[in-house]
Amino acid sequence: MEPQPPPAMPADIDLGKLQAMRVLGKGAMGTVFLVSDPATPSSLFALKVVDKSSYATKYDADRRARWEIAVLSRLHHPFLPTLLATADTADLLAWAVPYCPGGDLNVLRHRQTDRVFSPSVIRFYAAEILCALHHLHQMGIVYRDLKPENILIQQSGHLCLTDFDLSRQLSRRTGTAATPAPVLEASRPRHRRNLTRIMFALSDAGGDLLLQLKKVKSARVSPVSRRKPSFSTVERSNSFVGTEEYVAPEVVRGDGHEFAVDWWAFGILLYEMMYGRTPFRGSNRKETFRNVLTKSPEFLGKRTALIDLIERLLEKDPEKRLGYGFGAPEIREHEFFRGLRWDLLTEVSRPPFLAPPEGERELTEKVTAKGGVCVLEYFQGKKCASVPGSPSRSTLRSQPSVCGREEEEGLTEF
Ligand SMILES: Nc1ncnc2c1ncn2[C@@H]1O[C@H](COP(=O)(O)OP(=O)(O)OP(=O)(O)O)[C@@H](O)[C@H]1O
Repeated sequence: MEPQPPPAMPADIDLGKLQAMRVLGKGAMGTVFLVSDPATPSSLFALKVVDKSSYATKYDADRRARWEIAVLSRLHHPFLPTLLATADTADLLAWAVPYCPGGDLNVLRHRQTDRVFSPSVIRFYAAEILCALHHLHQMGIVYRDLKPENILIQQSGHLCLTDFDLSRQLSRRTGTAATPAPVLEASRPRHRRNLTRIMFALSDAGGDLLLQLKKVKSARVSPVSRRKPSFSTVERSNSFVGTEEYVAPEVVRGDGHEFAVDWWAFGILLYEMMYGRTPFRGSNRKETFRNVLTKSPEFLGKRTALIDLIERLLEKDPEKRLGYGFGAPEIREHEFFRGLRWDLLTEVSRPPFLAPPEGERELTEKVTAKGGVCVLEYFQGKKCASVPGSPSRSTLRSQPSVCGREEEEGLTEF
């Protein structure tokens, strides 16, 4: 599939007048805001803001943020974000990417019956993720942080990977990880603007964004708790090598970070979408890592093409893992994807789930008794979510009849 050109920021947008509408999410590194341009209210963007002063020491946020910007600036693909603008002040580093209103795949899965996706939905999402990873690998970038929380749903219902601060540029020849000095200023697309004015404009105009940033910080939303939807008891720990349940055996062993670590994580993701849990989770990091190294994944039910694919991706020896030799094209050939029209993937106009239009959602942010930020989300007048600090845990309009419709429309052949 040919990557589509990036969506250009509207020519008449005045970045100096962007308004922060609400907090979309909070990670280890920064806070992501939903921002709009009052001149064109329909254009909404996600603005990730990293406060250099608070996080620099603990997370080396400045370096990681610059790396993420450098990676984003090179991405041009329908299932990957496009860098729209950057800002770099003494205290803050910020960048804008297109807004994904559908929340993430983890939240969406928890909203399904039995918290699992059907094989046809898994096939659709797996195909899009495979395309995104293929594009990254072709650029020599290993993603290293594949997990449902980093897979966002665009307005169109198609997917978009996010969070590239753990990604690395690989030398194709040796496969060894190398982190070249990130280039923040180089090769900016024509439409990219400098957001420095926003920061100053906002602080001049009462510090709307800065005020929100302060409020979020004081809420002490931890990177782990933000991962936890209010309706789930599942928590994941992030470490320097990625999220523990998704870490490949060769990374646990300290053997290296080849492209195959993404194919391992792809296998874990498919397993989680199918069974509603990851295969190697233990009661602590040590046990999880031991399971990753020694345990075989358990497969319930009858043998299917999906199970075969997962098993071949969860091969502990990276050199025997599906995708090791020839990358995504090798995985695309697997029986699970047989009949899939890869060239028409972006043309699917009714993907499995669609986000409700922005206007139909109401979000109210309130400060809790303990001083945290809680977001109440209403959909068509009914309260549907109450999430600590992260309104991105949004309700999705699910279209459970997708399999029927797919067959009706011949989309299983897309
Ligand atoms: N384009 C977007 N549209 C909507 N929500 C977004 C977007 N980008 C990020 N978010 C939300 O913000 C959250 C934090 O973003 P992100 O994962 O990039 O931050 P981070 O600080 O790098 O996190 P981590 O702790 O994993 O490193 C995401 O989980 C998601 O909920």
